[in-house]
Amino acid sequence: MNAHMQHRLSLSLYLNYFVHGIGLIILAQNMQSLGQLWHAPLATVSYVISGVGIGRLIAYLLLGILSDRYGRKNFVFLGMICYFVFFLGMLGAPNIQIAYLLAIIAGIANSALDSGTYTTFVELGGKEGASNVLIKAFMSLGEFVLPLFVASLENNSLWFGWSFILAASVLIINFFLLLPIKFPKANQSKSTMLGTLKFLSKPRKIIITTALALYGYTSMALMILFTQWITLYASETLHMGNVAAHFLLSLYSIGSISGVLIMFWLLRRQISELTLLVFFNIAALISLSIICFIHIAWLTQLASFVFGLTAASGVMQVGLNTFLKLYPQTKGLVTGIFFTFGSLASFTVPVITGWLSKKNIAAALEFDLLISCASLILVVIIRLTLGKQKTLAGTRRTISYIDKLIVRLLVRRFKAVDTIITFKEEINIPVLDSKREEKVLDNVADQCSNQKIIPYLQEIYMSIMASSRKYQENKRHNNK
Ligand SMILES: O=C(O)C(=O)C[C@]1(C(=O)O)C=C[C@@H](O)C=C1
Repeated sequence: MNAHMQHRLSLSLYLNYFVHGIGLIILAQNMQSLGQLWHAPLATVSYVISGVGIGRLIAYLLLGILSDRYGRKNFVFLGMICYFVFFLGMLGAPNIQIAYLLAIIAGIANSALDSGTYTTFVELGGKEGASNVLIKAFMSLGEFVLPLFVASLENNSLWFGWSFILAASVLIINFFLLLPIKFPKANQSKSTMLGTLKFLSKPRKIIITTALALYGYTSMALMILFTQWITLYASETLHMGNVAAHFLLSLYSIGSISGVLIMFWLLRRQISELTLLVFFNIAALISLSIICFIHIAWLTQLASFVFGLTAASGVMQVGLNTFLKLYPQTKGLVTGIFFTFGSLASFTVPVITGWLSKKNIAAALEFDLLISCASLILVVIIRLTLGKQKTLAGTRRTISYIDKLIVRLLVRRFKAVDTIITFKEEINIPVLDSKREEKVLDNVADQCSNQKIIPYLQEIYMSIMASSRKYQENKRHNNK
């Protein structure tokens, strides 16, 4: 696949996630208009929204497995078609039952897109980790643009349905853009962690796999809980005004988009994914603690921004990347498992926190602290169990660093040889000293802890000493 096609493919895949970002909140953003359309109260519209979660839950695993078998492209298209049906169908849904079915289809759309896209980015190779994180940026962009669009429709007394038509139109255009493009071969194992799994014992494998799946839950729960409760928490517990309370969520969103860009930048610099996960999760925990325990308005604002920057920076996608690299042969299945846990979070968090909020709203938000701690513990476990990730580029960085040290030492060695040559000139003895060279080679053998590489090291030393002799001869010659 040439670079131009690869770019086109990436762009179309991202465009889908812009639409998906819109899909995520379009029902919530139009609850009143939809209620009127279906002659139903708000509570019923809210119940329809839960259908999206059901759709995800039933579809993720199945579609993931199928995408390993039948190719990623089919599932990207399935996702686009399902979303298209959802957007247009919602405007014509005659009753709540059909609307609920359409919501389930939106959930299926989400699962199909994910099982076709995250896998494809890994299979495209290159800086795949960074690409998957950028998906989050396009989602956030959709979530950012839609409320503005809905508000401007409202302000101009235009039909609310235009936002649904907008999303459907982007899908049609993207459908034709994507149609001629070939996808990379599924489940090729390029850019995996070289043999990491082979070196892992069975218990370690089980620990990492469990921790990664659970991280699918906690990383999702961390974000959902915050976005659900922060506004109410700010107005009821912190006694902020209405605008200030809503503003916290905007700060979180701006933080999120900035965070994704920072994460993208760091990943392209080949910084270890797991190290980043640990640091981002520490920062998320600190900022959440500030929001929960230090009630100073500007600090709460700053902390909301930082929380978005860290908890919603694509850490979930980074977790999935690690998971995918561990199981390169079944990427679709892995994506399905990871996001099934994510869907469980979007299901259970509203229930648990709804119950907690009966006591007080602060208790609901404090539950996020617990989730944040769990997330941090999980990424630390993954980091420690997996050790340092081995990648081709990373290993080459290590070699470059070692070479830097070796060159420094060789410079010192040649300086010592400089001194030797002055002695040899004074007492007039030849450059070659075979006895000494034998001794040097013996020393090398004594100091080398790995028997197998002794002959290779001795060969290197013979070459070093040959150069050393040449250097001395030249120097002698020049001094004459
Ligand atoms: O020890 C010496 O006499 C040196 O000149 C240094 C050195 C070396 O590079 O180690 C180089 C040439 C000799 O044949 C033996 C050793």
